[in-house]
Amino acid sequence: MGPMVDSHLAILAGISLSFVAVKALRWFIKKRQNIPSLPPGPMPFPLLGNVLSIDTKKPWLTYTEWRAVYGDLIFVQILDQEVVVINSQHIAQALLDNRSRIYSDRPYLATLKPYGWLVSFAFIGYNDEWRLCRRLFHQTFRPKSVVRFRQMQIRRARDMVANLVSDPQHYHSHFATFSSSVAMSTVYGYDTSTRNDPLVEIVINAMTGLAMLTPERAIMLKAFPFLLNVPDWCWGSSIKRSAQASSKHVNEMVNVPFQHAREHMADSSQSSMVGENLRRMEMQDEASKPMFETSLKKAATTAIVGSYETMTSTLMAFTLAMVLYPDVQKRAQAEIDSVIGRDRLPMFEDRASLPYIDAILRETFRWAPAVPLGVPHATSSADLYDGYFIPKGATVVCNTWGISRDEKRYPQASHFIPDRFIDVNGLLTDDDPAEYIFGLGRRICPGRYAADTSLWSAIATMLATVDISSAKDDQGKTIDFTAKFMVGVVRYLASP
Ligand code: HEM
Repeated sequence: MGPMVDSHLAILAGISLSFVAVKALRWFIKKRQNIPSLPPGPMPFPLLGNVLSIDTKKPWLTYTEWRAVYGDLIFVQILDQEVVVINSQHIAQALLDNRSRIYSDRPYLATLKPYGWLVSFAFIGYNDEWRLCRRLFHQTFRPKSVVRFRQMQIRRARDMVANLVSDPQHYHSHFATFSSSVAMSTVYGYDTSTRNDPLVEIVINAMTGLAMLTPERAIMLKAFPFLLNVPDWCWGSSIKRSAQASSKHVNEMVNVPFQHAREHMADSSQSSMVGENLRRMEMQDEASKPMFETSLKKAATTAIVGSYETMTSTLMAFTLAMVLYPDVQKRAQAEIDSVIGRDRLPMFEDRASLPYIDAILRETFRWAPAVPLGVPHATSSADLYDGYFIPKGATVVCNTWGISRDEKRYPQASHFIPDRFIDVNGLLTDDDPAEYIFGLGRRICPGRYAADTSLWSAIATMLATVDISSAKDDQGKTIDFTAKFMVGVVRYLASP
């Protein structure tokens, strides 16, 4: 045993020494070439980098803590990946917005292709295919276009409240139904049934696969790509099997609703992204149709995937806030009562007269940002910012959580205080978290206008019609609960 341990130690020592030597050499070359230093950050360990110091489930917490030590721009090494973390809106704007030519790529993730997720243009590189998908998406979801969805959003919000009243226990499911029904309608012109809709089931099945895109799996597949080819009986074949299952579900999500929209194009009175573009496609020459159709499918799928968890998570956070802060709820209801009365329900025309409802929406965005680290960007060339060197191919992460919990900007940041967005005249302030919770630059969430109006209609309709409070036991006593959040790309409150 002795010599074997010795040889392992010798190998480890050798690897560590070569790592230090490579680092020292790179540092020396940079010095010689007068290349400026990387942004500050914690000292990396050989091979592992900083991975052991990061809360891998909630990395935004670690990055937020590190801000106090290293500042608003941090360099982190995660295994062989160079990661630049942005901890302030100012730097996010300076890099992701103002230098978007450099900061609009996405990092390579070894799980995307085998798990079927390259169908989402949110994950693909900054290339011509992305441009076409994004253009198709934008035509339907730009501010002027989303106005036509308003009546449908209000209708869906009222359906959701009807579900909440008849079956309050399953509020998570009603929020999910609301989110997917709005998306299915805008994208495919498809009217979902209020419960157990077959197309929504297909989306839910595919979304389970999205949760499998964990960093651990990506690292395993990057290091051992042969795991995708091992026989079923072999150790490690679970990755291959989960990838096959995920691809199958994603394929269904891409094709089944699309086919439905194609078949019902003629009889659908609703305008939708797929319907309109299929009509446009009929006028195109045969050669360009296949590429157009593939991009349209990707744009459609990404809209469904992009809305489902983010919207549901935001509605869950709003509900939690109303339970924990009953005074906020009462004040919002009083605003609705005084502006609209009790004879009718809120409409978009009332929005400007209901600033406190908008302040609640802003505070929900800030208090519980659905995507706490955004979706990572990547640099397509090296850059120099504020004297620091940002390497080509670095992953760039905007720590939305850190920005939204900055005590200097938001005193008592962990508390839900909508008043922070209301000025002395009772009007909304200039600070709108929508300017950072949807990401920045050319990859900024293109569904943000639809998200804003969907969420407003849901929140305003709920506040006008129901009281949100903790569940009670048979004796009418409040049942204690601890809010638990599930984490992944999207952070969301676990349903009971
Ligand atoms: C509260 C709701 C939502 C939040 C918090 C949210 C947040 C985000 C974030 C942070 C990104 C990454 C931006 C970046 O890379 O800088 C993103 C991308 C995206 N979102 Fe949203 N989103 C929401 C709702 C929606 C909705 C309703 C849709 C569709 C109608 C949508 C469609 C997309 C798409 C297509 C992308 C990919 C953009 C690209 O890579 O070019 N999102 N979203």
